[in-house]
Amino acid sequence: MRQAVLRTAQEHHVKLIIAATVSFLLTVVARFQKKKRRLFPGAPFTGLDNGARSLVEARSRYQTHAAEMLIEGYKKTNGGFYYVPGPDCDRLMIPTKYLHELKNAPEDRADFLRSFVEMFEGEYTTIGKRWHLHPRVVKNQLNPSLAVVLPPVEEEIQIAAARVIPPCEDWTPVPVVSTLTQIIAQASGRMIGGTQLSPQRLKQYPVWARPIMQWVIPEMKALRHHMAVARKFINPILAEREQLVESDKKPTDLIQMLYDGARGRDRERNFLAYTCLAVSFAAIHTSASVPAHLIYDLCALPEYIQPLREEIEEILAANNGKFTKASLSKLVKMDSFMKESQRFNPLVFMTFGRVVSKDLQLHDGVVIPAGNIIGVPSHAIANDPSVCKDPEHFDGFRWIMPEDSNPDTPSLPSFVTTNPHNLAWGYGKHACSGRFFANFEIKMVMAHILMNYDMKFEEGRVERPKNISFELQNAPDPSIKVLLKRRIL
Ligand code: HEM
Repeated sequence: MRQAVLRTAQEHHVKLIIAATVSFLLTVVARFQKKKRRLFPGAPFTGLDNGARSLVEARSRYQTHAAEMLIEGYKKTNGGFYYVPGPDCDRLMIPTKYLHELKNAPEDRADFLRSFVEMFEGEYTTIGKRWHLHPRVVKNQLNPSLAVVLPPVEEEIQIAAARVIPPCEDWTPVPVVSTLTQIIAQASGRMIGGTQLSPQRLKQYPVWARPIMQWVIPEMKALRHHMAVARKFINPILAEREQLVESDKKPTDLIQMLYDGARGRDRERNFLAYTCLAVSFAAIHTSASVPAHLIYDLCALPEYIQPLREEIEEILAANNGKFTKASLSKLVKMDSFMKESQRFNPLVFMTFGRVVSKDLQLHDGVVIPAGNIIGVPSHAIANDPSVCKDPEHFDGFRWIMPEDSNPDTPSLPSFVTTNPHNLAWGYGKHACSGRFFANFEIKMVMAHILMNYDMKFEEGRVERPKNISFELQNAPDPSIKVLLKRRIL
């Protein structure tokens, strides 16, 4: 018996060594190919500190200083072409004047999903792999159904908040990020079902070690567990939906929309369960981070609390105390505050990531060589003084259209606007299709919190907590608690 166990352990070690050797060799080949990649002529590398830092140092600095490096390159090139070096690849930033022609470039030239796979370690996490059904269904089925989808989501927000926020009879410390993540997860679950994925731990290992570490690190084990759980819960629901016929009253939820929108192999239950998980990944931590940022902003700038509350009261009073898609759209102060907060606290510092698969010739003859990963420095652009006056200053209501503006005044961007200067959601055919749902969901969560609780930082804190960033991703500090106290209405 002991011998059999030893033999199994030895076999396991041999397999790991073979896997390590193969992945090491593959990485060497990949690196060699990378070296052969043709660079865009004349585009400087950012983050080299005028030659004081080597390219290798700059690549590793990217993990913690990507935002700074992107802003530096944007300023130095005046919004031109430049490379931001990273440990896995050097990304080519492109000027916004090319976005219009690139936004609908065919996938076989500018591949969106390949850039996603690369960013989220999709080879191991599966993020970005076979991701074709849900972007289409969110855009074509979920978005037109929001008026029906939102009221149950509002109800779920209230149930979730009652479950996760303590009674707060007196000032009570509440962990902001985890509380909001639970509320958003439950509210989004009303729309889809699902749980979360986390690739970050894997990124901390060198590329050659990832094929092995995927089997070792707890987050990846949790990911495989989430997939199994998703299948366990969603497959029986799908089995029921398969029995529904056209004449039956079909539920207005994402599972149904995915099932109806799927063709051929995409109708397989396991694939649909996986797709629900993909939507959870796209929808939960992303949307939960926004109200967390907003609460940190409100505690740091409490003068915004009263005007936001008054606006919510007015809208609710005119709608029997309930929100609708139309009434939520009237929360213009909240919308502007959210947009301003996002300008300082984006989810990612770069969007419009694409892998250029074939040489791409642009209207002025400029050619982006195949093999480059391109993107736009969305955060640097949002903070460019020619895009946003006095960008250092947080002005929560700067995005509200003045009441006396005449019809010819160009309208200001709203939270969900995408255009070449407002790129937090990406741009073009792959811009976030869930942003309309996220926008309404976040407004309902914020309205619930603002109407029911007073808030302030814990004793001793006056400044807003600094964000935590890793490579291109940026998140609110999850260790912070704020004090909440139930309002007596
Ligand atoms: C505040 C919350 C959210 C933020 C900040 C956000 C941000 C983004 C960004 C930056 C992209 C990539 C665009 C690019 O780089 O070009 C994206 C894509 C996407 N997002 Fe969101 N997202 C949020 C919420 C959601 C929600 C709630 C859903 C689903 C209901 C969703 C579904 C998607 C999908 C399906 C894509 C891929 C679109 C495509 O491939 O065509 N997102 N999102």
